[in-house]
Amino acid sequence: MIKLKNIVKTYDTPNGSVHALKDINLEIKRGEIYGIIGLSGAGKSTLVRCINMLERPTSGSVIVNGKDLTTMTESQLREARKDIGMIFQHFNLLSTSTVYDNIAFPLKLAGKSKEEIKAKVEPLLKLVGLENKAHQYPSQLSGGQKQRVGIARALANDTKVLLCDEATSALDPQTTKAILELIRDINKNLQLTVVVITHEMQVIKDLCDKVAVLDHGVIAENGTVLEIFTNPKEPITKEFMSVLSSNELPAAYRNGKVHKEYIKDATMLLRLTFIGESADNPVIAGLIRKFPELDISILFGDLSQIQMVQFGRMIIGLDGKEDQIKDAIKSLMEQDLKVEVIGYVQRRTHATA
Ligand SMILES: Nc1ncnc2c1ncn2[C@@H]1O[C@H](COP(=O)(O)OP(=O)(O)OP(=O)(O)O)[C@@H](O)[C@H]1O
Repeated sequence: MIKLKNIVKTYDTPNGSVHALKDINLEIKRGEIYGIIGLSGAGKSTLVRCINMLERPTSGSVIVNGKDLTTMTESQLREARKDIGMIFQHFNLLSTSTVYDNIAFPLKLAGKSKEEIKAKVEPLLKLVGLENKAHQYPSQLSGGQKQRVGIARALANDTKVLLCDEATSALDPQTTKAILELIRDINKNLQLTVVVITHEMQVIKDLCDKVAVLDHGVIAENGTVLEIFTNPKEPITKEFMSVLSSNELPAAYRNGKVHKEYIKDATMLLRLTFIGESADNPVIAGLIRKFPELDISILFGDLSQIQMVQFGRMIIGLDGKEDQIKDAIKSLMEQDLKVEVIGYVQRRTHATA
């Protein structure tokens, strides 16, 4: 559905050239929800704006629905852009127009009649759950309702691709969840291809099928969300993952120096990742039975689903003799789960607030 081939975008500024995108290659299939995650300045907005040619790439081609947008004239581009809707962090609604007129706006631009507009806008209002708000103005709506208007407007031209540029970054967690659910439903029901730009791994986890990690204008790694979450390879990806799990450890273990080598009276921390059926295995019970002299404590546990596959994460602490700890790790590694040694941490008995 979307093919980005060798996309380069360089901005020439008075202070020199900024290489925002350096040879990006990406393929997004029809009906996929594809996340692009990166830190501030990584090039996310530039990349998403290249997909609808709000930014013209310096070189490379952008192919959407089989058509190369980079070779089009302005009028061909205006036509092709009808297939591509976009929603924004700050909604970008017309403040002096009602909800109805905001959604009708792209249809008016396309020269549709009043009747045609009504036939489109009314079902869209229903789709986003705003039937009762048609005659209100954006200032009378909550953030989540404003984004619903943004979504309905983006879909008005029978859009095939929806671009979401930090679409939930201005919303509270509960509203974010509802908007992500709405996008998922629309994706399923309308077979819409969705590109999601975000700096939050949680959004990727809750919404996307695939993800590309953008770092300084290049794709550091990409794959299915399950692959990337269960086996992140690049340091930047691991950094994003650690933000998700930064509060995993109890306070007494946080901020302590992590030693790679055994130290006496310290706790060995292990991160265990269970995927699929292995999430149901009584791994810890087995470990306690096998190593009764070890002190085994569960410091963090979380079970969720990614793309309908069970995904469990756990941090355990092992206290005991070095050779027994090593045997326990070996025994865990022989099982159907991923074992990551965090290191030895001295528990802070007098944790400060
Ligand atoms: N119009 C522009 N002129 C000059 N430089 C630009 C322009 N737009 C973006 N840049 C630069 O290109 C790089 C990528 O910016 P971009 O906005 O795409 O990143 P981003 O990942 O979306 O960041 P953020 O999350 O902060 O918006 C940055 O160094 C930015 O300063």
